[in-house]
Amino acid sequence: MGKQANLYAFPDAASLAPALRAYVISCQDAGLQRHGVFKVAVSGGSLPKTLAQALLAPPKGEGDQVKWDKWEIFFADERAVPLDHADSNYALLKAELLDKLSTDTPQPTVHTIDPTQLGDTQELADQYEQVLVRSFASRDSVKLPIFDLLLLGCGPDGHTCSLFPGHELLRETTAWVAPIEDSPKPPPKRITLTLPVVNHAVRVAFVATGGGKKEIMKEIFEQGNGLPCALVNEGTGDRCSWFVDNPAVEGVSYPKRPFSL
Ligand SMILES: O=C1O[C@H](COP(=O)(O)O)[C@@H](O)[C@H](O)[C@H]1O
Repeated sequence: MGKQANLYAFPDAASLAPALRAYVISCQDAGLQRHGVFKVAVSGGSLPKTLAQALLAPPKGEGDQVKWDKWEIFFADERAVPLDHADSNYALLKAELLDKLSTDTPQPTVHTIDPTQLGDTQELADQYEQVLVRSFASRDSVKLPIFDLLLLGCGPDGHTCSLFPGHELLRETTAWVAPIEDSPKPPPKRITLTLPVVNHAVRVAFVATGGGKKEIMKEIFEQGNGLPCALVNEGTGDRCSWFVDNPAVEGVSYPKRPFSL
């Protein structure tokens, strides 16, 4: 059997946060070494809060620095709503994290969707794909963008990004960014990175917390069942790491590793 996803379990979100921070910083430093910037895509949902807990903590030394000005932040998925709407993943990240960076911190570059294109979800996706094309242009010969890190959530149905169980979007092979107009979780109109782009990232980290996730975690890690999160596990192997709390993996039969870089 090939290498498998790493599952790191912690008593609670507070003890998960320092490990997530160390992991993100190691991905950041590897990205900076490779090409001088850190290209990361983030999700909405419960992720930004935990991410903020991890990244806004005071640094513990020279090797523990978040180099915000070197970050290019993209969205793993986004809802087709204005950027200040309560459903916007950008608005959530801004409220939880970006607005809390001190004003003397050099700011990251944040790539939002184009809010003038909300009426046409295909156009919204195409324009966001062009944002990626421009950003990854120096690696023009590649057929897919290679993110340094994707920070993903896992919905209670096993969805990740806006890739939902059984949806035809899971069969997308050419687009980098795709529209979805029938998301089973509201709001229905969204855009999402496609599965080939997700699976092509250098590293993928999932964050899942709370007992509400334990049934789906059992299914993802024990059966797979073609669930989107399981497809990412299968597509990325040990490039994929899960940061979870104990309630989220109670009763899950899968080896949990002590966290180390
Ligand atoms: O709709 C979405 O849900 C997923 C999972 O959210 P969570 O609250 O269960 O963590 C999220 O990752 C995605 O970005 C979002 O659009």
